[in-house]
Amino acid sequence: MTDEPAFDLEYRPFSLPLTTPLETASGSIGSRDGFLVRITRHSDGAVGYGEATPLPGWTESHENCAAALERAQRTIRTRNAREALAAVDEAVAARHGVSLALADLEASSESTPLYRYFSPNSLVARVPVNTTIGDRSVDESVTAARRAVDRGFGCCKLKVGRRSVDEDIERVRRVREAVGPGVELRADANGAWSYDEAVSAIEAFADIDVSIVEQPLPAGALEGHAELRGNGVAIALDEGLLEHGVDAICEAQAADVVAIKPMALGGLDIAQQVTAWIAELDITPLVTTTIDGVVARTGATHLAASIPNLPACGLATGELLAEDLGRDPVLLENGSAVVPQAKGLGVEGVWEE
Ligand SMILES: O=C(O)CCC(=O)c1ccccc1C(=O)O
Ligand SMILES: [Mg+2]
Repeated sequence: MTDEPAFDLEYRPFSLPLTTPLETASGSIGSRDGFLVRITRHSDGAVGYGEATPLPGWTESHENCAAALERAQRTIRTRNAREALAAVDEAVAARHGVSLALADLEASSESTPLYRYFSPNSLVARVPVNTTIGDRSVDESVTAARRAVDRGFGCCKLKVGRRSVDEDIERVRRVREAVGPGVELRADANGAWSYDEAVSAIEAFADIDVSIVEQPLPAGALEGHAELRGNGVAIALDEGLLEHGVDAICEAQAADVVAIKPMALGGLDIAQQVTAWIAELDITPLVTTTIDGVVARTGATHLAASIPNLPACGLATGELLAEDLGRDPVLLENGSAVVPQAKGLGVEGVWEE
């Protein structure tokens, strides 16, 4: 006798334009195109939501994501949830979508907020977040930083690396002058610099009190990043994590900080394991989105809430979108994301809208 399949999985495409394209050293992000995932349990009609939002260079392509979701759908309809997760294979964004929908469903049926499903018995009200400022002109960067600080942000992350190092130093200096000494400033070069450029940038950034520089060198460079450490600005790897994994980074002593992107790692469950391992190795994790819709963003916020003592995280990216999948359950207040305490993700009405 064969067991009746326990779940159904549906998915639909979406396209979310940004209000202004996010300019980075590795390209411009103008819209986020992905799939909303809904998993339904036949026995009681319980549902969970997930989001698969591929980003070229970070995940599988849009096309491969759709193909992986198709395989997951076929597998969950004929087999079971575990095999459906396996059927997405290497497609990290698709795996993110399927695993998030399952986790939302499970946590909701247990009447537990998602972060407590990952970290039972914890109670977390808020997680600190940074604002994300694209690589634009000095004036635009200063205006964006001022506006964020006026709205309560205590940390601004500036994208850098599209112009000369001297111009970036000047730009970051002008932002520092505008926001004053009390605001944390970070820079993210998305792998744009040569070693010598990174050395000059870091020397000046130390002076301007930039706390972290993310991915100054290309993803392949581990030794170079190791050598950049200890000069007054913490070195964070982001692309480098996907390229090398935690153990190689630790072995090469290549990072003070590692950025965790659940969409690029294949889901919150995997991101949780990676984060726990990073923290165990005395590297500081921070959680960031890939500029996702409200479902994935809220998932990343729950992940951040499940990890103690995180620095400001790159979760305030909903502000960059001109449209979203539904109402945002995560309020931003005084530089922190207020963690939803409703069951599951706490995202409502996304399938209907
Ligand atoms: O960390 C943040 O502030 C937001 C996320 C972010 O910067 C980002 C968004 C999409 C793709 C890459 C990156 C990145 O951190 O490099
Ligand atoms: Mg980065």
